[in-house]
Amino acid sequence: MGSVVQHRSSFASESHLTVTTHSRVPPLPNLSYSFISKFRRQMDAWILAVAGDAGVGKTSVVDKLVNNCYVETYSYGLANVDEEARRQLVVDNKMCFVEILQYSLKPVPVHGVIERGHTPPHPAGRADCVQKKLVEADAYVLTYSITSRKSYSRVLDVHQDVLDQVAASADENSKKPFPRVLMLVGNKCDRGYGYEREVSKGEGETLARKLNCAFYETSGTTAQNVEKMFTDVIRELRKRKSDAERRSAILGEARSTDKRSTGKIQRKIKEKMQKSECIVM
Ligand SMILES: Nc1nc2c(ncn2[C@@H]2O[C@H](COP(=O)(O)OP(=O)(O)OP(=O)(O)O)[C@@H](O)[C@H]2O)c(=O)[nH]1
Repeated sequence: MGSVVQHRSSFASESHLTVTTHSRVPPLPNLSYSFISKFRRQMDAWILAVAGDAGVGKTSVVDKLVNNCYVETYSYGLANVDEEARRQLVVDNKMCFVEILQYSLKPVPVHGVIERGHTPPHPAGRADCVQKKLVEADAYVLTYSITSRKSYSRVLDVHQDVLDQVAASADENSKKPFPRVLMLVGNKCDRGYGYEREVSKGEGETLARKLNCAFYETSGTTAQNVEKMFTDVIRELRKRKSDAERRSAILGEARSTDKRSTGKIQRKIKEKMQKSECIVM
């Protein structure tokens, strides 16, 4: 085995996220999506979907996470890694697999023209793949830009769109043993100090309360709060998973105790029956 090199996060205030690289150790095999999908409930592997209006900075936010703390980059060979990234991260000294996909609402054409700079719609086959993963995602990072009121006003539409897709999916993997994690993100906060800010921090907090989720203002340019936000998502997912496991263990125990007591009761009933039979004889 080669030596293990540990890199602390470049952000002093966000030092809880450590990345480990193994020099001279061949990269892990490129686990197929179906493998991850099948076993991720047993593994510490998560699918995160960064969703929001076009141009809010989804790619930049994901890139910041990836460039500051990635070990290996895998691509499915289906798409551009900008849109899908799979990473190994160490959060709280524990390794996890994270797959991040991006999802935007279809841009609304204005006078029949789609605004420049928007990602073109996915080709048909790709769209199905993105949709399949979207409904399987464990967490949704709903993103708007603090410099665009329009993107803020579309957050609820994005959320509803995701919920509709999940509800419409008959896929087994879309059924979760615990609730999905939701995170609200107001991106481009590096531009929040002057006239460019169109959405106040208070409005973000209000929306987060409405959605009952945590809220961060991030910057895909300076990386402010990016690691912190993703780390919080992973921590919350782990917490929900362990809570659900504990709950099902308690439930299983309660069921078996019940069975035992039912057995006891049944034995007692049998004994009583036999005794009474004797009396009758
Ligand atoms: N100042 C600033 N600019 C940003 C930030 N994040 C993204 N941008 C810029 O905003 C533009 C759109 O960013 P992208 O990351 O491509 O946004 P996206 O949401 O992935 O866009 P689509 O792929 O079209 O949905 C680019 O010009 C980025 O450089 C940020 O935090 N601060």
